[in-house]
Amino acid sequence: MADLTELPRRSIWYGWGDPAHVKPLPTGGWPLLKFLGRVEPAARDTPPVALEDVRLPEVHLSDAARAQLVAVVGDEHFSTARLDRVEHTGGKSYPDLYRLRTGDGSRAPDAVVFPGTSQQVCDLLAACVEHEVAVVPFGGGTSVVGGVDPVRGRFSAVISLDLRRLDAVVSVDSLSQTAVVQAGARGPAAEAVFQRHGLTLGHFPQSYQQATIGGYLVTRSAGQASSGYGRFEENVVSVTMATPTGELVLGGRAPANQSAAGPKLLDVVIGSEGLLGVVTEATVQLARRPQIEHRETWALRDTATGFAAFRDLAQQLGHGIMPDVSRLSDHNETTTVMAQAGLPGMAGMGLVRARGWREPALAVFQIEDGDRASLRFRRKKLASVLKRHGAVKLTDSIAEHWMAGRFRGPYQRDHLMDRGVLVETVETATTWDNLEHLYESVQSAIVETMGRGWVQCHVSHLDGGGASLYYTFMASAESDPIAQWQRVKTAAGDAMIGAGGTITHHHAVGTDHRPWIGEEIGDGGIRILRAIKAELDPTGVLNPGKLIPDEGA
Ligand SMILES: Cc1cc2nc3c(=O)[nH]c(=O)nc-3n(C[C@H](O)[C@H](O)[C@H](O)COP(=O)(O)OP(=O)(O)OC[C@H]3O[C@@H](n4cnc5c(N)ncnc54)[C@H](O)[C@@H]3O)c2cc1C
Repeated sequence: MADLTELPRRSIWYGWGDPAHVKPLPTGGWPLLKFLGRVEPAARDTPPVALEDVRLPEVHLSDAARAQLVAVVGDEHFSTARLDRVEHTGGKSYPDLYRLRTGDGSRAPDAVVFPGTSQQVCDLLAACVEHEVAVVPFGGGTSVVGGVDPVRGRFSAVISLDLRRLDAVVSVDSLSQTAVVQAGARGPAAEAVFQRHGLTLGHFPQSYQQATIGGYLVTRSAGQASSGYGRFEENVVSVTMATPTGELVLGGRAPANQSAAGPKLLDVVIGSEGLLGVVTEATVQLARRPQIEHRETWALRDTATGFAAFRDLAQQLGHGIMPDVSRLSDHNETTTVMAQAGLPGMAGMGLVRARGWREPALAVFQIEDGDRASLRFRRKKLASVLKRHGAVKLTDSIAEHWMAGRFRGPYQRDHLMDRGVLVETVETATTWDNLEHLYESVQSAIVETMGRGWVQCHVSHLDGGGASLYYTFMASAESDPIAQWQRVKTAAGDAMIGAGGTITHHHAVGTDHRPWIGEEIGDGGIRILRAIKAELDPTGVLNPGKLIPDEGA
């Protein structure tokens, strides 16, 4: 069984997690990138500047505001220290990291505040309203859409409100299989408690080791095992949220989907990205922890055949039988995953090439179960659908290798950035009938705007209606990498919306996707969001510049 309780240190300010874990690309990685992707490392390494060399703006907090914030949390939990301000300057997107690595800390918050109770969060919000200070809730800081950017908006100062002290699993109810968890708990820490009760949350996004319960909830996160356990939001039973107009408690009298008492108000909080309030606590639905984890590797003739096979898996096997993790790589990502898997990957590639498949698509699965007979049944069902699409079974060690390294990807990005490579991900989703069209549209948009570079994609998070597409692209950084990034990001976003997809499947909206949100939810949707915001946060101190477009925009 995989160890899902490993809790590395909080991310270093210029990259991911513990920098001691950054590893170079495996043997053959660079030649492959250069040959296939035409991605050249920079002539010289491009390491991050020293912390002392990050340029920070002056602190603009008034003495009165500072005094009131300190009065709420105490001196030791209020900080204007360099490291704290730098660590809260942004999330973990490419531009966030590039700016800091090159010494640009101009977006840093004026101060960072670490509340220890829900009441303190309420009091901090009241103080910020009184002194006209913007507030940016900060969970694990893993946003890749500008969600934790300390945007001041119309306010002269901004604080980052870091929830790390609210990290307890308050209680576990083994009968209902639910737990009450504080919002700042990171995934592995909460999971360690659940596992002691023989339970699991089943929520394992790639950012799992850093992201928090509150962050998952307000960004509508999806974990790698979403086909089995559902998205995070499907397992939210109740939420406590501090708002500038008081505390709000929603849900909790019945399981997540078993109340018909009017509109589902919980959904207003889920996905609210810190614009309506600060989630301090949530009750989440857990599941019995499986005793068996079984992994399988298959290959399909090409990506389109893979799409059809995955559609049948979702529609014919359905929830409970379909593998809990189901991931289909397009032919470019197949090349990468096979290369990283070493000898078994090379052998697998040889086998499919021998069949004349020029652009095979790799499928990896994990089935989690508590019972051998049930596992056998599910494997048989999986094989029968895949075989109908002409799939060939490869050694399971390729899937094992992928699963073992699934939380290591962000470390590889740090290595690539050290070598002057622009690397970023974008994601979308659509219905099955539109999947191939969307796949090709976004792929072409990235390729055309990126120029020389590499783009790969996978399908995951499937259900009967459709699936998500997740692209990774890499290119040698140009002289202005942020402009280069913006060019590709804009083209990809336009292509997603133009081809009928959503602007985000699980990364949320933040600042980066805000230009497209109106096209996705329409004027009516924007009006509703503005009305709810006006009710809960009338002065607009919470997370300005995110999710909801400004009036008149
Ligand atoms: C390498 C990498 C891999 C990723 N993989 C995945 C993945 O597999 N699946 C996935 O869904 N996402 C993924 N993400 C995106 C990101 O991890 C998720 O959006 C995650 O849910 C954010 O959680 P967080 O605690 O880090 O939130 P933060 O980044 O701290 O905050 C995100 C947003 O939520 C707000 N916020 C945070 N906490 C609260 C709170 N308690 N109350 C109110 N507002 C709050 C912030 O203001 C911000 O707008 C990945 C990101 C990275 C960098």
